[in-house]
Amino acid sequence: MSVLDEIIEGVRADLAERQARVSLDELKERAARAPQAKDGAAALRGENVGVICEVKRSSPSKGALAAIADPAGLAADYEAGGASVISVLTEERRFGGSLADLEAVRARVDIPILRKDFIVTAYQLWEARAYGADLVLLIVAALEQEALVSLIERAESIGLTPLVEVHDEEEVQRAVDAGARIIGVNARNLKTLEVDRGTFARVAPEIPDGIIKIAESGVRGPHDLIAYANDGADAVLVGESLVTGRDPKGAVADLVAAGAHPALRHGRG
Ligand SMILES: O=C(O)c1ccccc1NCC(=O)[C@H](O)[C@H](O)COP(=O)(O)O
Repeated sequence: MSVLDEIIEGVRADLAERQARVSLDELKERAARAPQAKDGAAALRGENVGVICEVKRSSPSKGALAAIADPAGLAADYEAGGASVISVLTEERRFGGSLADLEAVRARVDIPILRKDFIVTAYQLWEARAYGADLVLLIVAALEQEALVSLIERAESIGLTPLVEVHDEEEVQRAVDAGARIIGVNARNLKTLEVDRGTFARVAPEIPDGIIKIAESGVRGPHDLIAYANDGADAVLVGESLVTGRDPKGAVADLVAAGAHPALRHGRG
């Protein structure tokens, strides 16, 4: 069984418990009371290279990264540093996240929030909206094509912006066929968990113009953002280097300043 299969097995077990506790109707009522969803695509389509900053306690590849007692405080630091979007990992078993983190972050920041999880059912989309997310991650490798199409449509119909994650050229084609408007290329191989920063340069040329391109994983500082931007990234998604550093707000500000460099505007389509 691959790491992704193992993660999804746990996600499905936790999901079944939540579904037994909270009905879909209750979730929908809660979603109706949530603040209106913010435009996730607009936040990532700016002139500058955007920075999506992640609240990430632990990971299958590295184990414990940071305790993050106050996820909302960390998110507020990211926002103050100039982040475009906050990514909140809500998967519990391997990443130490929760919907409570999402709710706390929503109460504190005004910029769009991505629910980063392993979404396999529409119920999780309603959870995302009910707890204040504006964007959701949909991982092509985790979904049959029919499910991918249906989750993209359902997400959009309830006001969520899907960020569709791919790892290779074949998955780009599936994402495009399914109607993705934002595609994230993850440099982390989900079988080996190795990060190969060259993945974006190989895969991104297959993404048609007009689709927002996100480079995910492996950003250690401004030099990696610049390299991804030169290969066509409209934004980068950063977790580990921010949560393990001493000054998350300063680190985000450095990335944002690099992403605002006028020279990068010429390198992006
Ligand atoms: O981070 C992992 O080990 C991991 C393993 C299996 C599936 C997903 C995983 N990470 C999720 C992410 O995509 C990253 O958290 C995100 O791109 C940020 O990456 P990084 O800056 O390298 O922490």
